[in-house]
Amino acid sequence: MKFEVLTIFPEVIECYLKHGVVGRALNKGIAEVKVYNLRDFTTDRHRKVDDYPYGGGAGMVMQIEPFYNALRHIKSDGIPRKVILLSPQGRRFSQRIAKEFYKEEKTLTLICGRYEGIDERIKAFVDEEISIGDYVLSGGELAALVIIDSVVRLIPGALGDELSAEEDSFMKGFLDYPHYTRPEEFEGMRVPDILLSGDHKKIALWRKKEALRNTLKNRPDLLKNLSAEDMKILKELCSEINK
Ligand SMILES: NC(=O)c1ccc(N[C@@H]2CC[C@@H](O)C2)nc1
Repeated sequence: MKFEVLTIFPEVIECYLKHGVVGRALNKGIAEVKVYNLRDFTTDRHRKVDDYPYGGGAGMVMQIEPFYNALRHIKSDGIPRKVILLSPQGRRFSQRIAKEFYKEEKTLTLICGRYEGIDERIKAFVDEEISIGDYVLSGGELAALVIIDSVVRLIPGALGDELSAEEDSFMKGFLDYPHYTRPEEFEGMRVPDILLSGDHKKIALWRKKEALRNTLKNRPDLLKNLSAEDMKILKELCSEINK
């Protein structure tokens, strides 16, 4: 899986790519991220990327040319890619969209704006606009990293052997179950006995039940298309809660 990022702050992207799951995946060569500094695609000696807005108003607008020059340079290899603009106006990103991007196997070219935004004519070169949530950020870089991180985790081998993206409970559409590690007791709070039992079948059942409990409590909207088994556990849970 290949990613390309267009930004005026390449360091912001590069420093995140040095660590953890994404860092290891890049070192293993199962993913590749190329970061392009928009200022390298300017033509004036001040490497200007922004200008005053037509129509007046506060703030600056990013000029189209550096983006256009960068995209023309990148696209000259003729490889199919999906050009994504990060903005609050975009389609809401989700695990489902991460899977969609992964399955499409196209290079994802992520356009990160700053200031008040990018000249509207950028839309002529964008395939899709994506938002990671209903809030305004100072730049598209964090949103680009969210997409990179969530898609890289789906690549086989990215999470190491013992883990898998399928295990991510969000993959199954529920919230996660509680996690514990040593010490067995901390400030009077004990680890649930079931987790010390070594009975893997019972532990799996407990984890599913707790994932359903968390989902029922915090995101009941995710409780749809339940399997018969999950419905049975949910019913047990509800009767316990209503005791
Ligand atoms: N919710 C989001 O995904 C999101 C994306 C980008 C963003 N800010 C940039 C800065 C200027 C403009 O290009 C857009 N804010 C929020």
